Amino acid sequence: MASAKVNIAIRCRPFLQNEEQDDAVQVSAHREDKDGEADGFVSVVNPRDAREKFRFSFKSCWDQSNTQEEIFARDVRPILEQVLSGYTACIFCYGVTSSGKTHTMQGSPTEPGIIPRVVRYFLASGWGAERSGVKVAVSYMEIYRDEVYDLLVARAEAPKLPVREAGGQIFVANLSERSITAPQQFEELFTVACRSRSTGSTLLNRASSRSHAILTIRVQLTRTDGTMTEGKINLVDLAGSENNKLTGNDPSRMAESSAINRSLSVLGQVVDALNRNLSRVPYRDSKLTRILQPFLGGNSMSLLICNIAPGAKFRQDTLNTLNFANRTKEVENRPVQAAPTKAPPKPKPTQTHQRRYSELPRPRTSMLPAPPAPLARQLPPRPRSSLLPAPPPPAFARSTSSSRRMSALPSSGSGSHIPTLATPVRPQRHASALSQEDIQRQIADAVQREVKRQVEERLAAAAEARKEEEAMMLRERRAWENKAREAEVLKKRVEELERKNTVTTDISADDHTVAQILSPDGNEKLAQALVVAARTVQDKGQLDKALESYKRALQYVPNNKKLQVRIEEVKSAMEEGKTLKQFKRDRVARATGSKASSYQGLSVALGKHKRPRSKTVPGSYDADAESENEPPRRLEAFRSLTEMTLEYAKGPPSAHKRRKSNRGNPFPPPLIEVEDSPMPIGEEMNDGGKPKLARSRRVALQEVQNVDL
Ligand SMILES: Nc1ncnc2c1ncn2[C@@H]1O[C@H](COP(=O)(O)OP(=O)(O)OP(=O)(O)O)[C@@H](O)[C@H]1O
Repeated sequence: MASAKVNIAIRCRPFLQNEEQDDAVQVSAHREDKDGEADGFVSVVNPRDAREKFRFSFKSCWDQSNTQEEIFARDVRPILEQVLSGYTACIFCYGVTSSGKTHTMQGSPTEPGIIPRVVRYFLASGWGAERSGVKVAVSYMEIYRDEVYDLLVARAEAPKLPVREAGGQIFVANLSERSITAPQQFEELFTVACRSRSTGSTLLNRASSRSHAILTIRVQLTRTDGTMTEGKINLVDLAGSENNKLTGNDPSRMAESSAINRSLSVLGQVVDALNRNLSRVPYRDSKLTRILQPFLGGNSMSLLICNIAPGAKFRQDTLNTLNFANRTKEVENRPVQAAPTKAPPKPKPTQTHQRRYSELPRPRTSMLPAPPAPLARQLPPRPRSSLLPAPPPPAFARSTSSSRRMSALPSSGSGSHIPTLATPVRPQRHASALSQEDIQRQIADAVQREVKRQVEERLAAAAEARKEEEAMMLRERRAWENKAREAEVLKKRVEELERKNTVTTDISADDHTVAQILSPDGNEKLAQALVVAARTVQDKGQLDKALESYKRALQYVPNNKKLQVRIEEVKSAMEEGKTLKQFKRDRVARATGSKASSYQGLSVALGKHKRPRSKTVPGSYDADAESENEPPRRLEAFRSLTEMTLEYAKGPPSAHKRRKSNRGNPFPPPLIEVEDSPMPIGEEMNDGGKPKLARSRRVALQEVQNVDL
């Protein structure tokens, strides 16, 4: 078959008893065929604008009134015919919690869902035109918190099962498989298995599935022409995505919930990667996607049933589900049909055998735990009773481990046989041919062999896990070593460039190159190192060297305003022949009208502190030079300081506020001219410096208020 896109069906459940009803989500299930295709759509009121509706069209839309039978007849049955002709298929139910996935997949005794219908359909499909028999076998697993468990094994004994890959096939190792001969037998088996499935109560669903459940049905159809086809179908009831606010989950439920949401998110990523034709599809990121790999972009056919719940309460989840459906409908599979093989010759039972065999009571295989297949396989051949021909071997005697392993695989087309649907209990008449002692010995041998096999298997699994872990560690170490090597090369290169540059004052082109090579983080670190170097020489009074280092640092962080200011300061200090400290002190004094810093300057201006005479900066206010009979000048200075202090006491304004407040302000904050970008003093400070400045100015304001003029 050529490529086939994943089929999508949308199903909206009815409102439940305690739910508030509204029209937020509406399904229009036309059921009109357009060119042989059904056409329907779902409309959802936009949560942000009630006048607007989102509309999603799909081939198959089912509303509250549609029955299980309708869905089965229209969407599921055609797939089953393909499975009988040798294809592998998968049907998933996807949706938010309590949207009706389990109802659709399992149903109830009065409204059976897809699973019981599929089993009945297969069991009944062996007889008709050109058909001469069918064999059906099932396996059932759940993925709970990203671990796989066999649901056909009592939960207390069910170990975590590994997912493996061999010959390009992915399978769950040691998953058991049971032959099914009658619907009643399956129902009993399935009821028991479902009880083992992890469910729990949430605010949204009293019996919420806490795991993804996958039922695999393998079916072999024999035809009258002596050929046989084998197909397989996976029926997947996914756990629902959950909004913990709505479900009211407790911590243990939350852990389950996060595992569920995580695996579903990987499922979404897989779909996205397939749609975008990415080279890496993250199938391996969760067990769910690993197991479902053949059904998403693989060699099988798939139907995704998206369950939605009505009403505004679930509207966002409904939109998410419909978006997922929209994306998934673009995913393409390439279904491969298994070629028919020759059916094995039927045993020719004698009359005696037939009579005796059919006389045996039919055990309830579904309720019995199956003996492990290899145990039966390895039993020595039964001694033939002298007159009787050998009866057909019991089911498990022919169930090979490979057939058990295939349970999670798409049909390989190899024609592997489903075991004869007979009883796992050995007929007594054969047992009676052996002495009690022989039986005991054989059982002991078989048990020993089985224990040995299991131990070997576990050891092999542990060795494989160890190997994987080692490989991962090796990969990590190599990655780390590579990084270290790269860093070393880069460091050497930088050192080399540094060496070259120390003799020049101009910024060489190499600095720009280094800045381009380094990451932003690396640039910052290098700049910091250069600033530290600059400070060291600056403290020694070597301003020219400091300037050179600062300039080079700026190449790595060209937008750093503090550094730009610092360079200008150093340049100015050099021009004025001062140390940087002196220059800064004088600048503040110039800006505040005093030689001292704002607070000290103010105190001095008010005559509170005596300060040694110093050189007067032309144009600045010199408190010492002031005489007692110059009150107007002192008053003028005081007013100016008060205004300025009031302005600063507000704290450093934001750039926006500052721009706004400076409009028409007669006392704008002092500006330091840095090339084209004038910057107020507060700007050059770091965040810790600004509050300190504001505090000191607030103190200054108090001083001003206490002045007795
Ligand atoms: N089509 C339907 N008709 C009638 N009742 C329905 C339908 N679909 C779902 N329900 C009811 O809604 C409730 C929730 O359904 P169900 O348990 O199937 O949800 P779910 O999606 O499997 O939830 P979770 O993910 O939590 O397991 C059940 O009581 C079920 O009987």
